[in-house]
Order: sequence, then structure tokens, then C-alpha cells
Amino acid sequence: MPSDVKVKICGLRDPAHVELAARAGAAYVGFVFFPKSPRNLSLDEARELAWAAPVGLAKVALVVNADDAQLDAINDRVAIDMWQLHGSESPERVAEIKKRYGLPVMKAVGVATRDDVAAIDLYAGVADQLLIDAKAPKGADLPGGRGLPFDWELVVRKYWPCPWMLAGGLTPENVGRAINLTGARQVDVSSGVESAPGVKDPALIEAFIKAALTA
Ligand SMILES: O=C(O)c1ccccc1N[C@@H]1O[C@H](COP(=O)(O)O)[C@@H](O)[C@H]1O
Repeated sequence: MPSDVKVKICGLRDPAHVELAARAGAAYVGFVFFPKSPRNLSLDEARELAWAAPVGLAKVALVVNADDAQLDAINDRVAIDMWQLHGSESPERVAEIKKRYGLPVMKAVGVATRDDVAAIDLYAGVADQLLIDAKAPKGADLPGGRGLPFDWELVVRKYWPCPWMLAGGLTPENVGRAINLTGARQVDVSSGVESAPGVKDPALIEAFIKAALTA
């Protein structure tokens, strides 16, 4: 039976990896627009990657507390299908971005404790999707893409009225367990399919997608 799990491969920088991810069965690819990230892209690089994406593969623009000027520049130059807001954007800012661009918005929320899980509800009525990631320590350079998992038990048997994606430290080895434990129908990975920060490994991309789709 075909899997109903959807996979997002984030932080791609090579058009060949975009094609590979699509061929292997990914539903989304993520492009990072955050200068502190080793996966950061220029607008021209991202535009080329978006062109390489086959029809049906959703192209997600990951930004962190971006202002309108940055979002306008991305929206004008790169054919994206969804925003991923991975900073401390408020529910009001999520609504504003949704309205301004008419694109679906996925709000990332960092989780370390039960209170963090409860705080996800603030976004459940406004975002189109939720992305539940490990919480980065205060003052960390990167709010995500750190290859660190959180305690998945915190989201077992949780319900939100919109689709959600599990992220944070997923790898080809642990993604099946994460899906089976949490019931996540969507998973996102960046570091777990890299041989070094920002360097994607095609074999790991394929292995991750296969493991998620057969979980
Ligand atoms: O990937 C990045 O560089 C990044 C930078 C800033 C915010 C988020 C980022 N990535 C997202 O973080 C999670 C977890 O990634 P990982 O698999 O643990 O490396 C994932 O949603 C990425 O999209």
C-alpha cells in the first residue's frame, strides 16, 4: 500500500539533489534564506533550484524573523509554494504573511517541555501547517537545523486542527521509530542527510525517504 507519510528534505543547495529527492518520493523541498545557516542560498541560487523542481514537488522557503523586504525579494524572484517561519514570529505576523502573499504558511515551534507543546495551540488556528522541532538554546545562532531531537513522547497522542510535521534530529535510522511513536504523518530533515554541515549526501537522502515511506 502506498504510504501516506509526506517527507520534506530541507536545506538543499544542488539542483541534482532536488531532482533526486523528488524521484525518491519527497513531497517538499526546503530552501534556507538565513545567512547564519550553512545552507543559506542567494536568490539566484534558489531560483535555479526552484526551476529544477518537478511539478508536484512543493518548494518551501525557510526564513527566520524575516521582514517584508526579505519576503518580497524571495517572493518576486523564486517560485515558492509555501513559507516556513522558523523564528519567533507572533501569530499576528503569521496571519499578516499569509494575507500579504496568499501562500500557505508553516509555523515552526521549538519544543523542550510540556509548556512548549501547549504554546503550539497559539498558532494552530492561524498557520496552515505546524512544524514541531527541537527548541534551540537561548541565544543560539541557529534556531533549527542543529541535528538535535527532542523528547518525542511530548507529542504522542496530541491533536492539532491542521497538518503538522515532525522535525529535529531525524535520521534514516530513527525516522521510522519517530513516525510510529508519534503518529506524525509528515517529517522534515536537514542535518540527518548530510555528511558535513550544509553538505547533503544523496545516499542518505534516499535512505531517509525510503525509511519514512516504509515506516
Ligand atoms: O537548516 C537550517 O540551517 C535551519 C536554519 C534556521 C532554522 C531552521 C533550519 N532548519 C530546520 O530545522 C529543522 C531541524 O533540522 P535538523 O534535521 O535537526 O537539522 C528542520 O525543520 C529544518 O527545516
